[in-house]
Amino acid sequence: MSNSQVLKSPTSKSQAVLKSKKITVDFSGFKAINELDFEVNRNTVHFVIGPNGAGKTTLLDVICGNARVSTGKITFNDKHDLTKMSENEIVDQGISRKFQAPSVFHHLTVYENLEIAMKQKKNLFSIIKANNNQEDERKLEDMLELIGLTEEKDNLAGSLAHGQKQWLEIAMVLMQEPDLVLLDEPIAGMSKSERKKTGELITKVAKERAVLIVEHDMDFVKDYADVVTVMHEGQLLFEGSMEDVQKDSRVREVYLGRKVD
Ligand SMILES: Nc1ncnc2c1ncn2[C@@H]1O[C@H](COP(=O)(O)OP(=O)(O)OP(=O)(O)O)[C@@H](O)[C@H]1O
Repeated sequence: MSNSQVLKSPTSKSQAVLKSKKITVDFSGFKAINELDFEVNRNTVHFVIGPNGAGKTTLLDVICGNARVSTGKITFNDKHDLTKMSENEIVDQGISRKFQAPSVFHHLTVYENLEIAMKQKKNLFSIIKANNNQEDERKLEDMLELIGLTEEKDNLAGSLAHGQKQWLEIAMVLMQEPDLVLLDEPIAGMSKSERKKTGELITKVAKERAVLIVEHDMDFVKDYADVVTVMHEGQLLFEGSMEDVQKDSRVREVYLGRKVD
């Protein structure tokens, strides 16, 4: 499909935080991503959907430096070419990823988990050294409030419910102050009420940064998406609002028709 055929969302006029140009990821001759042009705008909840094997996870992998493109370029904040940077350099530039399984420090409290994430942003030495200053304390308290875990702050992270662990990990990602947050199926294994809270959290997060989410749950995408990109066989099949995505006959044929009807 040519780019001119790709429908643009109403938010496409706002500034792009990430732009990929004709990226290809080649695994021994198999193109998991094939000449993909893709953009993510600021202050946007942007979902990537598509059938199994479409290349969604690989897309997140190349953005965070976990996989390499064979051709193409990914520009971040209009200046950095991510394809030439290490994973750590990419985090330093402002891209943080939360993987599907929560990986919080179970033997530390909720508060201590956030402290570690905050201090990693500053430098590793300060993890063991300095006390928090007032501004740090405020940041930590604000973050606890954002994720609804103020009352659990002195509890061990290992004692939290599954959804709470996921919110804590999202908060740890946010303590890095990224411009772009990458999430892999953030509501997997969550109850209905946890899903709702997660959607509301993501909406709040996107007020200050871009959030790019790989997701299979179409109800969740419908409720919280600003923009939806549909991938198929490593390429962009369609992009737009969820309403437009659902109407598109090609999307229904390769994906949605089988998922929801
Ligand atoms: N390291 C690798 N080596 C070889 N092939 C790979 C590798 N990683 C992914 N692939 C293949 O690339 C294709 C895209 O995989 P990817 O995981 O990105 O798809 P996906 O859209 O995330 O799928 P799912 O929804 O099932 O997670 C798949 O066919 C997969 O088998």
